[in-house]
Amino acid sequence: MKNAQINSAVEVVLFGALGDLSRRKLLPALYQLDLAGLLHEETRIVGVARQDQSNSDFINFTKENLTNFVSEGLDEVAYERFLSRLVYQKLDFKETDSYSALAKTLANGNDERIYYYSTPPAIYGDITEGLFNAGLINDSDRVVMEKPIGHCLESSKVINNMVSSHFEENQIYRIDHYLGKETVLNLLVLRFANSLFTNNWDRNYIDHVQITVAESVGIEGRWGFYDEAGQMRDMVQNHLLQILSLLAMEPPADLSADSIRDEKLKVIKALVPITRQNVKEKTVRGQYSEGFLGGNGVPGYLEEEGANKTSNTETFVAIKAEIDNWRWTGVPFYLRTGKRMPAKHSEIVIHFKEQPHNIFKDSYVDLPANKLTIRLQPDEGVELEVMNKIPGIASQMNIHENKLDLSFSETYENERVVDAYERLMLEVINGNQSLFVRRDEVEAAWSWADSIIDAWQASNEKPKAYAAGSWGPVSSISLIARDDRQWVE
Ligand SMILES: NC(=O)C1=CN([C@@H]2O[C@H](COP(=O)(O)OP(=O)(O)OC[C@H]3O[C@@H](n4cnc5c(N)ncnc54)[C@H](OP(=O)(O)O)[C@@H]3O)[C@@H](O)[C@H]2O)C=CC1
Ligand SMILES: O=C1O[C@H](COP(=O)(O)O)[C@@H](O)[C@H](O)[C@H]1O
Repeated sequence: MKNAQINSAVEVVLFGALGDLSRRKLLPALYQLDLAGLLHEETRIVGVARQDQSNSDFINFTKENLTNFVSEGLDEVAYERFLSRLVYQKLDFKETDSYSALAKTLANGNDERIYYYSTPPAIYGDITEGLFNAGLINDSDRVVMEKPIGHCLESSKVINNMVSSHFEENQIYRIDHYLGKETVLNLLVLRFANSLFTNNWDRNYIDHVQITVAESVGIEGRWGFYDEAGQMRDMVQNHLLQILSLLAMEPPADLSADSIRDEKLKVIKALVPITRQNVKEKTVRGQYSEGFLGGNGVPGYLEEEGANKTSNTETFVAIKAEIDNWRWTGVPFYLRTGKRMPAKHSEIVIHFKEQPHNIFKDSYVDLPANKLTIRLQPDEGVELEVMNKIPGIASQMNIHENKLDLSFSETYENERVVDAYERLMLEVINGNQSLFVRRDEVEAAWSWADSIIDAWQASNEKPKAYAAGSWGPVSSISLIARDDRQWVE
């Protein structure tokens, strides 16, 4: 971030400015860019939502949320500068003929606009129509769409068609904030800047891969959204498949948006479909019941605020995914993600194959295979488990398992870990689509996810219960144990 240019002046138009994502992530991310000197002095932030309020109400709302969500504390000069950029516009997004008030507000600002849709995806089409009707879409404008785009392949096509009827693909930024995380980006560096890994990254050297994205939070008051979606649509269809595709893709020709996206797409397309016939063997869905986290009792999913007591929505998913191509045939990728797990803890573990022969049997009967752990969050870092000789005079070779540990906080102690939304917002301002998801990727991911959801629905089975604060249903242990393997805890 240090060497980035100061960008041209833009209008950042936040639809859904008073919502959860905006207050927790988007406004703080924009403040951080301002603090880093990365917003042009004339850039404005126009918050749009349906509540009737004034500019100063929006400024007060922003003040409160920056205070709560900028953990390092606020810099007085940057804070004042940031607040002075804020403008509020009331609008019901569904009234597609009433965008003239917004047009008036934007007429006083910058010509280049970034429209950020931080609303339920079902209204992305209405917003696009409203902007078009008011003559608010120009070639230099960009649109950012939050995930999940749609509820299934068909609904994602409808949304994408509506947005694409007025924006070209090179103006559309489909955000998946995991692609902006420092450690997810580091996958590219780890894989393609280190011959040690580049040359050992396939079925000949790797036994299996585990990807865990665990959250200790529940649904945080988002019942309405979450119960419709579930963990499959909320996390697997997007974040986990994006991580998987970066991990498994062929080397892209360069770092350009389409080189990377072409390779990711091939991986998603090569995922072996999970069907009604094998869904039980290859997936587990769970739902948390009451339990304990950090010593405190927490309610079960069906007791959450606003809950429908009979919901069968899953809050946990485990999948044995397989990629049918030359590089990965025979290498399972075990995915696991859930709410109300013991800790926020996301990591990728690459299990290399065992040595074919052990010459150290006298001191170590079963030589463990090397393991590369990429800690995504928190405590970001990379760790390689290797065997090492214990120093000593004894004639017998004493060896043990040890770790090469590259912890980000220790190695880069003076560098701040930039939040994903800061990076992605800057990329949108800079017009770089590399870290955004192309339409064909979204659709390929839906195809794969839909077939699992369809198989779950056909089986009519309830999700398996797991106590809040545990690692998920017992059957998720069996899923991997059937292959004689176990989850890394
Ligand atoms: N929250 C999160 O952590 C994450 C969210 N996302 C995605 O971001 C998007 C926004 O999520 P989130 O912020 O949680 O949702 P919220 O429901 O908290 O916010 C949505 C905002 O849109 C407004 N809105 C909805 N419909 C209309 C309308 N017809 N006219 C005017 N305003 C309207 C809401 O206003 P009102 O309050 O009046 O209803 C609210 O301000 C979603 O697509 C979600 O999937 C993605 C990753 C993480
Ligand atoms: O997209 C989403 O992500 C968050 C988890 O994001 P993280 O950056 O905190 O790992 C998740 O809680 C939310 O349900 C989902 O919509």
